[in-house]
Amino acid sequence: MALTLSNEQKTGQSIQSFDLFTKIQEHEQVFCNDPATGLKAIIAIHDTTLGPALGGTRMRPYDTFEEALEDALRLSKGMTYKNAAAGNDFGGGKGVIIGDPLKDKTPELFRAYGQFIDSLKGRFYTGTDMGTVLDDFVHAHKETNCIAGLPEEYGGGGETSIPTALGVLYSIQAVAKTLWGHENLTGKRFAIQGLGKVGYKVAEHLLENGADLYVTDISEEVINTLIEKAKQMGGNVTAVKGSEIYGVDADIFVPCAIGGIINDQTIDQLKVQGIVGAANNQLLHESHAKVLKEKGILYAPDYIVNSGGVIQVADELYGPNKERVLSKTKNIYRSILEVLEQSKHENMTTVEAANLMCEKRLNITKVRNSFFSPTKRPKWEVRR
Ligand SMILES: NC(=O)c1ccc[n+]([C@@H]2O[C@H](COP(=O)([O-])OP(=O)(O)OC[C@H]3O[C@@H](n4cnc5c(N)ncnc54)[C@H](O)[C@@H]3O)[C@@H](O)[C@H]2O)c1
Repeated sequence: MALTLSNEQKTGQSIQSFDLFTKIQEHEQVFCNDPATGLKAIIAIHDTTLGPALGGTRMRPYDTFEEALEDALRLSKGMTYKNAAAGNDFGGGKGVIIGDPLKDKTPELFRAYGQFIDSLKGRFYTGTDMGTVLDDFVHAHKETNCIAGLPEEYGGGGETSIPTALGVLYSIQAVAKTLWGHENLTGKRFAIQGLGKVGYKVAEHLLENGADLYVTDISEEVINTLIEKAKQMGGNVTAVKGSEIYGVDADIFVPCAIGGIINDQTIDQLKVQGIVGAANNQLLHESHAKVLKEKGILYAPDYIVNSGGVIQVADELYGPNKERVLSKTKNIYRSILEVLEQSKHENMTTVEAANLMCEKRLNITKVRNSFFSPTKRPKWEVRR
């Protein structure tokens, strides 16, 4: 395990206030840096059993170093599971830049970040996350090949919301098959929270499949656009105000906005039979998966449902090819079905079943790697 701390962090009070090495013991590598550009970044590499770590880089004005480290450790572990579930030959990692995305961004900062990534010699690949945009990584890409999810004009796969939305639809079909024995969504009622890049496309797919929608978003404009679209398609869309979406009398709740929305306050309001959406970290705590199971609500684990985006990003390794990405995204249907069956069969929550599926893949690879040389590592040199 390698750990590099800036001088400021070495002498800072914060680092002495908790046992740092206990905190990072599950991780292979955690780096910090503090060069002349003002860059303060942490790259957490959780597990590289399946291949180099792949995960986005988040930029936030964290209040403390501990908070930033906590985020990097938690999110990088999540990426190990997400990549494993997606069938990607990548491990889990996450980058965190401590700074205000509205004030602290400069091309030099992202070039320095690119050099920092390059110093890891292919152990970590990254792209956008909260607080970062594609253009930031165009700067970083000048210093390293280890950038994923670039715009199409730079050889990347472009907008990830297209495969992500399709993955949500396939997951909904898998949940429908489990609940009702068929995938026909005609006349079924869906409550969608968030009509952004992913949610709007999910709404379009559902309307094409004959479903009735209840929707909410902060933006009235996007709701009105969808209502107009539905009129042209002969579909039904009803607008719902804010948190009323939780209590809608629908068949499936589709969270596509923010995390933590399945919690003690909202669970009691839910009338749906299933929850399937794109939003990351939908459960406020993992224990809420148990509460949903007890209430008989089928929860499709978010990190599998929304893995279409990471499938596309990992696929860039082979050069952009939309058809190949869409064909890989179809596997999400099978993964969700497998997880739902395992959860029923073993009487465990769907989150436990999903984690087990991922750990099985990791263990199989670990055993294989102990006999043979590790899986051929992805190389993106072609893009230099
Ligand atoms: N874009 C992807 O490929 C991708 C991949 C994996 C996961 N996700 C996750 O899916 C979710 C949606 O992603 P996106 O790319 O569509 O984001 P987005 O920013 O384009 O859309 C989010 C939408 O939610 C709305 N919204 C925000 N807070 C809301 C609230 N409290 N109630 C109702 N609406 C609210 C916003 O107005 C916006 O229209 C996020 O949680 C994201 O992390 C996205």
